Amino acid sequence: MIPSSTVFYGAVISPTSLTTYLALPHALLSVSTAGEIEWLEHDVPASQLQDVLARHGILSDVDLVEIRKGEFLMPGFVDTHTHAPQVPNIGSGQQHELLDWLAEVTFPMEARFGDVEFARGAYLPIVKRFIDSGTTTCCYYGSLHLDSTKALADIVHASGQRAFVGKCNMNRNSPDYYVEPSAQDSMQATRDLISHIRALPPKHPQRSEKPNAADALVQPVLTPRFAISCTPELLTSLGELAASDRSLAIQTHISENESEVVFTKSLFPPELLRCAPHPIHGSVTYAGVYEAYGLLRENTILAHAVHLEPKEVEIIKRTKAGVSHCPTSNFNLRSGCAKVGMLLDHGIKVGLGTDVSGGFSPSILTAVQHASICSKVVALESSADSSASGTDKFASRQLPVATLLHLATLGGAQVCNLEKRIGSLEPGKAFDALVVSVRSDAGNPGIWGFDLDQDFGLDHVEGDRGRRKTEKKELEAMLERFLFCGDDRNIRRVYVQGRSIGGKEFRA
Ligand SMILES: O=c1[nH]c(=O)c2nc[nH]c2[nH]1
Ligand SMILES: [Zn+2]
Repeated sequence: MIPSSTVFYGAVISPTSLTTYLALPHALLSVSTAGEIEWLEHDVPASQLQDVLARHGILSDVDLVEIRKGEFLMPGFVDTHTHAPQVPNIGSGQQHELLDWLAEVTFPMEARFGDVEFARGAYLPIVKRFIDSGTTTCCYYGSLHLDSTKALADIVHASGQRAFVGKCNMNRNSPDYYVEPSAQDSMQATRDLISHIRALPPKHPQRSEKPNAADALVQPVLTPRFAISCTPELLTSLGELAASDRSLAIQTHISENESEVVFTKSLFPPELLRCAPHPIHGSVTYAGVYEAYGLLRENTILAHAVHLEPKEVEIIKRTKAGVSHCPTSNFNLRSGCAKVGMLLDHGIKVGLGTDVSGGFSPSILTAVQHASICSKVVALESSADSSASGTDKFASRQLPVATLLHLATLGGAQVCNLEKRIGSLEPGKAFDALVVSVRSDAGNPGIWGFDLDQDFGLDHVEGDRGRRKTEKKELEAMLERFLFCGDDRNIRRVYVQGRSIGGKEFRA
């Protein structure tokens, strides 16, 4: 735990909207012992440091952490969708599309997590790997096994990461060796996991005497694997459980692959959905299936959303569910390019997901890079489409750096319904942050090391104004380089709720 108020002095980057972010070369940021951001001063010259500290009542006893030149603080990454028991499969089976890949590659590996000792041994380095990649909040799918998923939750809790942990609900269309025997068994195990996770002790001083569910670092999440793997009876029970507790988050997959969409519609025909708990009349959509069972709301995370119909976009918008954009996986399993810009134009919350091992990297940095490329593919396709209107803000354009930063941090926080707690470095939020270094001593050759004055053509701008402008440009360039060429070597420290939990310099 950090001692009484820790104050960070140096460069800070923090998203403020989908198109803007703060780039502050000389910021001063204070973090309380409870791990909350107390205040943020935007521009403090070194000569005024002591005066500003004194104004905040800090006269001597302060732990001042200097963020050196070539480094910056930024909010931690939010991975809104990944599969912990698929990490051992990273990089295998890329020849398949979704449904074959599940059967041939994924279910056999997940089934091995039925052995709790195997799961414990595997999950420890897996969780560490996500943390060292800069992920401060992670939405984990476990396997279908109760005890192994409890072990995952315990390991995440012990590591200090903020997370949602769920066990898969799957009682049909799965192999005999990897399927739950009944809807009742699936629900019993789900309730057991929720109780287990909610009984985990708090890891830090509580903000109030009456902490709410969102204050817990590790939260349970209902995890119907996807509609195909759940019977109507199981979806009905999950919807009832969700209705009885609105704080329970929900995560699932939607419209990832064309064959998956066709299969889903065949399993949920109109006559079935007319009798569902929330009856749907008219034509069936994938999103309509989840809505019919009461599974779409402000804390629902929908992974992929590649092949959405216009009607589904309206359903997602109306229900305030969020979308986890998983571009690495969408490319790798040949699923397609999600129309992220179009979703943003509709005001839908979007974050990023690594979706390991459909995605072959546990790092949100890779997802950022592929989100950029995906948006360029969509932009290329829409410029070839003469019917495109061109009046949109995002839909037919490549995503700028500010938007990519937003998706990786604040957008992810919105998707998790945690935007009041995390996602940006603002007073009142938890200090979930990264110390990023693009210095040459970070050991990632080529990420930095050019002459800034020449590169930005600002050497002619004189005086204080010129210096400030240069420093801001330099910081913005550092961010872009980190997002596109950075990796774990550039992540010196990872903080969650003010506690250092990982990064290159971390020693347990
Ligand atoms: O990318 C995916 N990974 C999975 O494990 C999965 N299960 C259902 N649908 C899925 N999509
Ligand atoms: Zn997935």
